[in-house]
Amino acid sequence: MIKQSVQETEILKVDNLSWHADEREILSGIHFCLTKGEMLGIIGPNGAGKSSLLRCLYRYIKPSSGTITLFGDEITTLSAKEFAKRVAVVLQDTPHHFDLTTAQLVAIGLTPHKGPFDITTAKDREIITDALAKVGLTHKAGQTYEHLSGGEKQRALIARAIVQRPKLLILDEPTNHLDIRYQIQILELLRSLNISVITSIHDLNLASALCDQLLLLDAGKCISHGTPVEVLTEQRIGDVFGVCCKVEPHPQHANPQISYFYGYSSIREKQGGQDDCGHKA
Ligand SMILES: Nc1ncnc2c1ncn2[C@@H]1O[C@H](COP(=O)(O)OP(=O)(O)OP(=O)(O)O)[C@@H](O)[C@H]1O
Repeated sequence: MIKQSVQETEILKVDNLSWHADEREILSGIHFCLTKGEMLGIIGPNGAGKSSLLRCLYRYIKPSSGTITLFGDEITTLSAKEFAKRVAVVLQDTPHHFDLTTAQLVAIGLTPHKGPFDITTAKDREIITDALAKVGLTHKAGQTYEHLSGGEKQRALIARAIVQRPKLLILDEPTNHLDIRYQIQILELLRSLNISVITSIHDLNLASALCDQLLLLDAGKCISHGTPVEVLTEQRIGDVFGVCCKVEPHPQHANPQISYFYGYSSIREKQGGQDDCGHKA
């Protein structure tokens, strides 16, 4: 049972989270909160710790210290079924599902809501059909999941997560295999679900356009956390990613729009990242 008093305000609270592997500190001192319907983007360079942070959140790895509270409950205290009712996860690398059709794969999302002897009802089929339509895969419902393209598989996994009806959706690089139309469509769909979403994302412009909050990681530490306007400054992007860029308000939504400059990354490296790339002159 979800604690009512907490439900109205805070979905997730991460407090002083750290994780060590092979005696190396991969994540340290991470704090953040997420409220209902908010979308948090985890950004940062390769190896920054984005996937590791998500793995802690969906209980794949156990933090070395700190707490993760979901609707007021420490996540380790929840049964697998209760956790699955609250949290759905969409990962880049998923196990093979050789014999399943796309619709059967999506139907797996119903599992936390079913008893061992429950049968699939007309209402269940409606939920599955609706989720397939939302991700643009109605025409692939009967096709073998393994025969879908990379982007179609990704959308099928998102449909499975929608069917699971979670309170919190965690995604690791959901736009990786998608063409630009589906990148935008899927992120807009995630926003429209009115659930809290945490997603790692490499494309800073997409993150800026669609996330309420961004958490910028570098070497396992939170470098900045706040709105896209607060986090995505030229100086910070230059320092963390080692690139030169210009940040301007996007003509439609006014959040930061980043234009990258080419031929400066080696200059930054030689100068210890201290130059301003010369593009302002
Ligand atoms: N199980 C593990 N054992 C040891 N080191 C690990 C383990 N998992 C991750 N790491 C290390 O932790 C660091 C962060 O990895 P992680 O995959 O979280 O980064 P990331 O930000 O998601 O990177 P990318 O953008 O490249 O996907 C890397 O240096 C990685 O090698």
